[in-house]
Amino acid sequence: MGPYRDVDVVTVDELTSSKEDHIWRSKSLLGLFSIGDSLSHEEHSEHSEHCSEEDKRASIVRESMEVLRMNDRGGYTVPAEGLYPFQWNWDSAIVSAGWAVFDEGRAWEELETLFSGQWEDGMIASINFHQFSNTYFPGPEIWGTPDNPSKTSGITQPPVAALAARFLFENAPTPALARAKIDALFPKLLAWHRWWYKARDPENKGVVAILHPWESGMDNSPAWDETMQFPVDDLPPYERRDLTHVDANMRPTKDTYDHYLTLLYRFKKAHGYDPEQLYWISPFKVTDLCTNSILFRANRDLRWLALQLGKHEEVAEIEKWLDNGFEGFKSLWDEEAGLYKCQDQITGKLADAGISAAFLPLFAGVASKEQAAKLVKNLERWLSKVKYGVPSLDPEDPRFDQLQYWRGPVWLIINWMISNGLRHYGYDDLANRITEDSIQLTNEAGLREYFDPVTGAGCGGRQFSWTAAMCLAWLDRGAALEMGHKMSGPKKHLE
Ligand SMILES: O=C(O)[C@@H](CO)O[C@H]1O[C@H](CO)[C@@H](O)[C@H](O)[C@H]1O
Repeated sequence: MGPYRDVDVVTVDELTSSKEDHIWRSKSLLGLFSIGDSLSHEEHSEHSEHCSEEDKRASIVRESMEVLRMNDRGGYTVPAEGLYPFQWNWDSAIVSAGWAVFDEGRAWEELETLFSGQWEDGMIASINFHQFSNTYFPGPEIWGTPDNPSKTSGITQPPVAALAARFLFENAPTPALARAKIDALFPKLLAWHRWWYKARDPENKGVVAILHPWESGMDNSPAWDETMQFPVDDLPPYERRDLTHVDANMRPTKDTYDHYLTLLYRFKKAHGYDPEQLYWISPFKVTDLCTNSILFRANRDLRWLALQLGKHEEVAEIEKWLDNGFEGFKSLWDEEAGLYKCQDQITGKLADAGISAAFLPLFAGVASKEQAAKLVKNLERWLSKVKYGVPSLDPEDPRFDQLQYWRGPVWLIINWMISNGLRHYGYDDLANRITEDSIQLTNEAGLREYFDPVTGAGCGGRQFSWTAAMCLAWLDRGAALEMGHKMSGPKKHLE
């Protein structure tokens, strides 16, 4: 038993709701995406003074469903037409929860297709290349992973899949189908989590390393500014495609891309993406808060699934990861700043930037009540400086840029995770502020990739799948279920 199980940690005494899942289960029985985070449809009706707001949300729900259908490429969903034409890892896991609200079979299929690209060693790559497209760089021809042609990228992304699998399983209108699906998926999820520890924590720190900023999903974060100072290699000439879809002032610079590609080519050329070597040779090796918080939370959900399936040995294995993870997180706490920080594993230094992932240990359930109180103080300060939360960087950081990728703007998926975490720790008012901001942003700017925290303007890609999924599974879950119900006839109501 890890010491955190009987000390003053919110996960233990406040998230407990059932005997079999006594440690890790979340407060609500509804599962992750809906844990008291959204006002139900009825609450919306009661609280909404303006009918037009309700009509607006109904049209956003319709549009969200249309966006998922439009971005559906047959078994998987692209994040956005043109800009991201393949299957991305954490996008797809989040998107499966959106599908689940109105098409149960399609939701499972999203995860199955994602896992169809699983490497022999267990890794799920950041991108699956199912069909040819020349609208994105770097594509399969550049990655050149051992498969020929390259079926996936050679690196990974935050492990959201177990969270999504639990959500689908726990809220399944057809339990028998869900049981069959989860029986098949569980060993694959477990293999991926095992891969994380074997490939990315061979030194038993309890927390895992990422070896490329793309692995964090927060690619251009100032948290990587110092760790990306390594010299770039001579690179073959290349042509970026992102700038044909999105303004250059919203995207990473050429210098940043040179660093991204230096890592890619080093991983490919010298080591054929062999994870056992990559960990030791990468000039970029960071303990990322986003990845580790999601992994910790995903381990809780994987443990819950293991309990449902009666897999007791696996439960013990996962609990060990949780125990070690709890210890590992301690090295990421900056007491003076009252924030969690990413850590350079090469120098041991904590990153100087306060980023939105600093609040994700609340989502993981790994912060103590005292740490949570300090995080909340910081978050309140951040929110007092912008109109819409949560900015991806402390607005008082001189590097704050309201439009630049992961250097200021708001992402809905991060808002969901932060508000979900806040609720677990009893900060409902603050969670409501974030939910309300997210509703306003989508009301005003639609289903954009991300949003300007100062003006509320939409940025990056349009008709973006994970933003649509967040409306369906989080912000408008009640209305979406009702609409889905009308479309497909009676099925078990999830709330
Ligand atoms: O910018 C890019 O080319 C890719 C690189 O993986 O990254 C962005 O788009 C992905 C697809 O939506 C997201 O998964 C990432 O979080 C986001 O940063």
